[in-house]
Amino acid sequence: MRVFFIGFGQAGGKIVDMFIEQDKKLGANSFRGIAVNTARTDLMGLKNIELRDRILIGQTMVKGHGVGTDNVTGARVTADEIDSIISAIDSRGTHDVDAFVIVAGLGGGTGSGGSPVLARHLKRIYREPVYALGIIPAPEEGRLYSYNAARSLTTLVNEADNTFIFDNSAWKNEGESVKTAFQRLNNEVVRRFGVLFRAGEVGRMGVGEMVVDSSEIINTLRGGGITSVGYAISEVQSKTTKERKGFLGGLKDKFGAKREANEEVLLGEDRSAKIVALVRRAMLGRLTLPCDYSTAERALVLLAGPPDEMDRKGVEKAKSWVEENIAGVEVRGGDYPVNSEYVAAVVMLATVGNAPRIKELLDIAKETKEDVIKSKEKKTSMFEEGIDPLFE
Ligand SMILES: Nc1nc2c(ncn2[C@@H]2O[C@H](COP(=O)(O)OP(=O)(O)OP(=O)(O)O)[C@@H](O)[C@H]2O)c(=O)[nH]1
Repeated sequence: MRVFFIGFGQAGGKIVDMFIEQDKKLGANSFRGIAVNTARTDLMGLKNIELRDRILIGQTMVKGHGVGTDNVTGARVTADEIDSIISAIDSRGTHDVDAFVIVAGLGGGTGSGGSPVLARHLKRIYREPVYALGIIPAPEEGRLYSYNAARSLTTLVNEADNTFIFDNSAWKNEGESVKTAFQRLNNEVVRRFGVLFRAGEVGRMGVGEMVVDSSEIINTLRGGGITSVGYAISEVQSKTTKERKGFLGGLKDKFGAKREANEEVLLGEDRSAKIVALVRRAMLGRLTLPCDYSTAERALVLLAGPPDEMDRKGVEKAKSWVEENIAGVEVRGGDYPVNSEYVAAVVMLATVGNAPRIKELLDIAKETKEDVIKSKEKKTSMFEEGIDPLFE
């Protein structure tokens, strides 16, 4: 799938920068990306997005200093400067793009407010689907972040064709602060969505046994709403293992991630059963948004790994297992070969009906709104009565 990423705000910019880094390393050329921000320093910190593709907006209003977690200003600035954002996207070339993906932290100001505005305009202008990948804040970040995220998400689900969610609080470790976890969390995001969004692209290793075309991803996402993604990997144990480097394993090595406890060694025989087990682990393990998977309306099962580890029967069985476990009956799937020491399974659970974290976020937002109204009513001032100001 050819994806045009727009990283909006600080989190969005950093994550898109990593998608582009991954793409460059693989020599894949599947991803294109720009970063949009109201803060100059955030844009300067990027490494892989070309300078001309880093778009600073809102200069007259916030002078390059960001919108300070005010997403209403983020939305306003974006609406005011939508033409320059669209022309930057156009100048990068869109004729061969399969989808747009806007990436943003929904708890802040710029990305949170700007993403729904951009989604609306992209949808108006282009025929290709527009997705969002929204990072939701951990409750410990404070009520303002949850309130922002709830407002942004409520708007996004009506503007974007589908919204993938990554929940910071589900991914940070016990006792770890969200901020120190960012690099690791971003790596988790890019690993999962990199495998998913690269599906259907013909790599150096040729095409898969059961090719997943970008239209299968698009059809799976057609119902809108929010989507969660599961992921699991298995190390390949074969004589050629040592010679394999690259995509899945390479990324893992690069970020020095420890081998996950539940990884298993895939031994050539009984591949089909092992693929089913891998897909089960992907769906039953930690999802990007923890949710009740049985409420998903559609799903996509994707396997990526060395060609001799792929197995048509295994993919079929895994699809049936997923179908038995979700609400809907539409389950698509397939595989694609990559040069790697790992086999990766991705399960995309589309249009999820029940996710406790989203409910919690919306509840916090409702309470916050009520409290803001109450505190405005209660507000007292020492300078209310008696003396008239010089002018009104
Ligand atoms: N996963 C992840 N989350 C991040 C990262 N940076 C910020 N966040 C989260 O994103 C939210 C804040 O969004 P930012 O992207 O920093 O804000 P912004 O869009 O730049 O908006 P302003 O700074 O207010 O102008 C918070 O909930 C943070 O926890 C990151 O690198 N990775």
